[in-house]
Amino acid sequence: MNPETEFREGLDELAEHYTEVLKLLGEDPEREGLVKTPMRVAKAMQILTRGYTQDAHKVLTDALFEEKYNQMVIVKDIDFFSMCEHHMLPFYGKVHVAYIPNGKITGLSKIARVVDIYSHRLQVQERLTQQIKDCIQETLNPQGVMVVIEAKHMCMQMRGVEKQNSITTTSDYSGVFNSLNTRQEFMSLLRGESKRI
Ligand SMILES: Nc1nc2c(ncn2[C@@H]2O[C@H](COP(=O)(O)OP(=O)(O)OP(=O)(O)O)[C@@H](O)[C@H]2O)c(=O)[nH]1
Ligand SMILES: [Zn+2]
Repeated sequence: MNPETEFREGLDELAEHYTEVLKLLGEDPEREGLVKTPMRVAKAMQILTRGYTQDAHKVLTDALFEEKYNQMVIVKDIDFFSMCEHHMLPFYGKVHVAYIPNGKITGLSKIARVVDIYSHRLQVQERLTQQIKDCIQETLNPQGVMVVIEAKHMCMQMRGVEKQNSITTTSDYSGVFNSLNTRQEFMSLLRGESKRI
């Protein structure tokens, strides 16, 4: 695929704005190292927000398979990067997803693709967690789904309160995960040693 075709309308205008941003930050946008920077940043920002043009529900509905498996499916340690909507700085970490099917399963990679779509938007961690959970619940109609996200926020590391090591954990769940036992099964499988494989 030609990477140039991935970019959306408004790219040139976005780059022009970044030229102004560089000036306002006290830089000289004409100097050699910065000449291409506005367009580079515009492209980077379009990539980091590409999720606005992608349909996470469709990703799952296009890959549904009937299967009589009735136990927990866990996809853990899905790496993600997103940007907080308050400062437009990255937050990043891992997403863990569990669901118990109800006649239908989906391709495992599709769960990671859903994470990718919602994380490539301006987010707060809580909403990201909820949107992933809702998308899986609404498309697969499983017996239940649970999503846990562990993340570090650069707006808390590089500026503001400047805490380098704090990790924020969020979770959301539906259906059978309302039962403490089911949540505990997920959490204990999450803590299991996956480094062995
Ligand atoms: N709940 C939640 N808060 C977030 C997330 N990402 C960033 N924040 C917080 O959003 C808040 C915005 O608060 P404000 O007081 O409006 O902004 P601020 O003055 O820049 O805040 P400080 O970061 O404390 O300097 C901060 O407390 C951030 O830590 C997130 O994903 N979820
Ligand atoms: Zn922030």
